[in-house]
Amino acid sequence: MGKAKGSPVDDVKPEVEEVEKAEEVEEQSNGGEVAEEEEEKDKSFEELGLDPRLIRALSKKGIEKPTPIQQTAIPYILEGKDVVARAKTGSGKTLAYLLPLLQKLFSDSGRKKKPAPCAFVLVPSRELCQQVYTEVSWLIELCRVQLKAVQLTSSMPVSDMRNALAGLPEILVTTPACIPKCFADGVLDPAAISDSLEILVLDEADLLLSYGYEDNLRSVTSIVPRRCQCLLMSATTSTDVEKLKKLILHNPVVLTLQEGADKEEPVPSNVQQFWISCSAQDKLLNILALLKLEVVQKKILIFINTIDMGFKLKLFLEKFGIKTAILNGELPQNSRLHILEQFNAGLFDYLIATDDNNQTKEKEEVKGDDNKEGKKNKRRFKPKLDAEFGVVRGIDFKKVHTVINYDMPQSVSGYIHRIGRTGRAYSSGSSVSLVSPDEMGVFEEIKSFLAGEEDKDSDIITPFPSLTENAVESLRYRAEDVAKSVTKIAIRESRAQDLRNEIINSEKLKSHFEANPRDLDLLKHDKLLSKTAPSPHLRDIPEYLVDAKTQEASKMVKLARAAMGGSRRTGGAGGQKKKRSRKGGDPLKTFNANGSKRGHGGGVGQKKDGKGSSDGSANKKQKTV
Ligand SMILES: Nc1ncnc2c1ncn2[C@@H]1O[C@H](COP(=O)(O)OP(=O)(O)OP(=O)(O)O)[C@@H](O)[C@H]1O
Repeated sequence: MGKAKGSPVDDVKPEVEEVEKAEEVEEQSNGGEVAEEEEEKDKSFEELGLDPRLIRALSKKGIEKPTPIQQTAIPYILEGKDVVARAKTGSGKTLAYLLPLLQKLFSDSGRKKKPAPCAFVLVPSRELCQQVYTEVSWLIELCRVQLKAVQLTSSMPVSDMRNALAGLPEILVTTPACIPKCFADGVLDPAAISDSLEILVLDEADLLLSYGYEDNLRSVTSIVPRRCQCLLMSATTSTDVEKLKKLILHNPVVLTLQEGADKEEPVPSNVQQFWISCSAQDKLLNILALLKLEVVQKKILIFINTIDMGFKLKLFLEKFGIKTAILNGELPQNSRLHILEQFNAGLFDYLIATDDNNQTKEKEEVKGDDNKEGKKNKRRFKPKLDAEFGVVRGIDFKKVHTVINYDMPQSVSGYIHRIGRTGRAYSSGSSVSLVSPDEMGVFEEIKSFLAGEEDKDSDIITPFPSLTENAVESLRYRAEDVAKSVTKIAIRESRAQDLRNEIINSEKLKSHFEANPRDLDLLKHDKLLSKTAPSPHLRDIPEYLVDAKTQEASKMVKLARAAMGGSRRTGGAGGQKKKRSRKGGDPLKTFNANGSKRGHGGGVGQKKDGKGSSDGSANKKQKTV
């Protein structure tokens, strides 16, 4: 969500650098419309023609100014155009379509209800379904209009689906897989949809096909009436987006948000990207050093590629008194939502997440195929991964300061989506990738993609500066000793236990969420966090073991944290010093932080003078839009 009123973001002074405008129509598609170049001036929500009720609602949520993609897309959508909008992660695409969508429905509110929803928002995962539903619900509530939104997912019992649709909602948020299921169960009537449907949104369009929804989407498109306005939102370009564009849209306006003067920057440049070279075996040691010596800023999202690795890491870190929670596609949906909400609410600082389902499934299968132990595990747990699970893509994790790639993602787009979980809204963040020799291939691919064709030598992902080899080595003995104690059996048991607990919880959570959708306090996920006290020699690392440079870096991170009011504060995020001044920094707006060369002795997540800069509070050079 946006900042509260009077947040540091509102105080920052305009910087000399110009905000790059969202570039107007990039290309003409199938005879699509070409927009006129507009003069480069930031527009307010009023100037975009938004209804005052929406503007008031946004203001109550502390959202005062439209982001570039919102400035560009909203007028076209209000005009009734089909739109393809591509803008980087965290740039505010959800409101870019929800605001005009709601405004269009405002004029119908109060009229006779239609037999089927007139707006469909299709997203690739349940997590996103929940997120978009929450967003649209608060807007409706704050605008006090007679509109109703519901969310449906494939796992819902038919009776629940019927109940949800009984109130004749105008807006349906769902996944593509759910719609054919609704047809088959007689919950939705294709003919009624053809009559009612006015707006169809495909959110995270770059992922819809990769999640295997092509057939589902075809069955939806066959009933989409010609008059229906179609919107396609995406963070990256891909052949899938092109395919969808041809499948569903009519002469769309294609908007590409280009923030750099001449090249696209898929990762917000207010995210500092680092890497550490280490062997696969030394990854545990390195992540221990990062977390235990506190040289990276909390909250921290750690990505691993397999569920077992997640549990191994969790058990390993627990022995050092570092408590983590786990999020993966094996957990029941209610538990996942609860963990996400708790993490977003700041109830814990470290979350270990697997990538989206496809990747995890592949890995688990590969592992099971050539590993008897793996096969045994699979039989025992029968892990059923949720086909609609998607942690990485599009989920708006709140105030994540650091993303750690414990395992490297398998593709460039995987990397972009992972890193996009930090540096969202007006915050800044950093990422640290642990790269083993086996992963150098994909790492090089990512680096050259980020650097772009003309700028191959530019160093976008730089060596992590705040951890010396000595500091890492000082922990080696302890790390190796503890790693040995985290056996396959311990991992298997922990995973099975976790799953059992969550299945039991899930039922309680279900009724709880129904009764109190916003209440987070019924069930704490304490069981995810071990109650076994770590032994003191592992919990407390003696100061003499850590060299002066790393100690200094850690001190800086703590100072920055204190300046932000600690991680549990609901206010600012960030606290990073920018690596270099660049146009097109913030995904929501361009800003130019006051950054000199980073890294000498200072920890990641603070200014060189030691004063923390919380997402703009100390960063007086941030540009206001
Ligand atoms: N105009 C605005 N001002 C301040 N905050 C905003 C504004 N618009 C959106 N936000 C906030 O920015 C965050 C990111 O928005 P959103 O999730 O829509 O990004 P996105 O572009 O869809 O990212 P992704 O591609 O990862 O899904 C959200 O917390 C949202 O509430």
